Amino acid sequence: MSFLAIDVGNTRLKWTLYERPAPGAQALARGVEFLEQIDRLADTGWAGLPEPQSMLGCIVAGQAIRHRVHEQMEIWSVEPHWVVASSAEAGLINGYDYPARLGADRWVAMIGARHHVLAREGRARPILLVMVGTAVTVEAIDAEGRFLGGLILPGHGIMLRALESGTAGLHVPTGEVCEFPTNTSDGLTSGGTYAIAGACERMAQHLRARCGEEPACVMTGGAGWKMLPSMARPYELVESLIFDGLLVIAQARGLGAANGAAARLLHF
Ligand SMILES: Nc1ncnc2c1ncn2[C@@H]1O[C@H](COP(=O)(O)OP(=O)(O)O)[C@@H](O)[C@H]1O
Ligand SMILES: CC(C)(COP(=O)(O)O)[C@@H](O)C(=O)NCCC(=O)O
Ligand SMILES: [K+]
Repeated sequence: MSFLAIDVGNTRLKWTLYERPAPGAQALARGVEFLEQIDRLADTGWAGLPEPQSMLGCIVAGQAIRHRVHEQMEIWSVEPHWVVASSAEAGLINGYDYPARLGADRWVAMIGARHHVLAREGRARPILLVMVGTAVTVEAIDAEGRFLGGLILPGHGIMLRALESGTAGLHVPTGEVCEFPTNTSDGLTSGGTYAIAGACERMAQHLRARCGEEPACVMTGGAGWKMLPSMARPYELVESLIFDGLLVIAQARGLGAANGAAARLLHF
């Protein structure tokens, strides 16, 4: 009952093939492709893979990219299914004004984070979830699993490109993060990093005040490893969080059970 999980952001497509659609499932294969390269997946990363019995993904990169992913999946008969943020799923309650407008990656990552913290701590806690990708999102979840709201801010790359395009003197290589930058490169890299860390700290303060206890701080996303050392408080980096969320949702929706029943039916 192999299960293909796909996370398509605005920079990269990440995929993992699991032996079954449930938390704790063993990963059989995985890969990352920049969006510019996804039209080769059927001939490269996905060539020779065992046919997935089910698939679930989240995508925020628009309809054209979704269509191109579907084209690459034509080597299999498996139906693509994409998560859309709803008013509630897998223990999370969506506080967005219009729930379906919340980015599916944000929704899935929050579901992953809630299950991760419950498993780690044995009890529910408020969660501050930071996802560092093309954009950066900073989500506040209370101890009852209510998504209270979240910040959206530019990722490093967008911040630097915005400064380069808007000025004459900021076309320099990236530098180091330091407390007192003394050159343009270090100033840019430190400014972008502390802009993100500062926004996260403000949301941590909001959440602490709202819930009356320290939040569990979790980080994910391709640039998470870059941000971790500069944060104002300790975060746990969980790079697989979106995949953990997809596994939780797949199990909750009974993806494996349906296949199991179908498989048993076919044998008798
Ligand atoms: N090997 C890498 N190549 C490119 N970007 C990387 C790499 N490792 C980390 N990054 C950072 O991660 C970001 C992409 O992370 P990712 O979570 O895949 O973004 P998204 O989900 O928005 O596509 C890039 O903007 C970059 O800052
Ligand atoms: C905020 C995002 C762009 C983050 O995408 P990413 O950085 O992972 O590519 C994405 O979650 C999105 O398109 N959200 C829809 C708008 C919203 O969440 O309010
Ligand atoms: K992402």
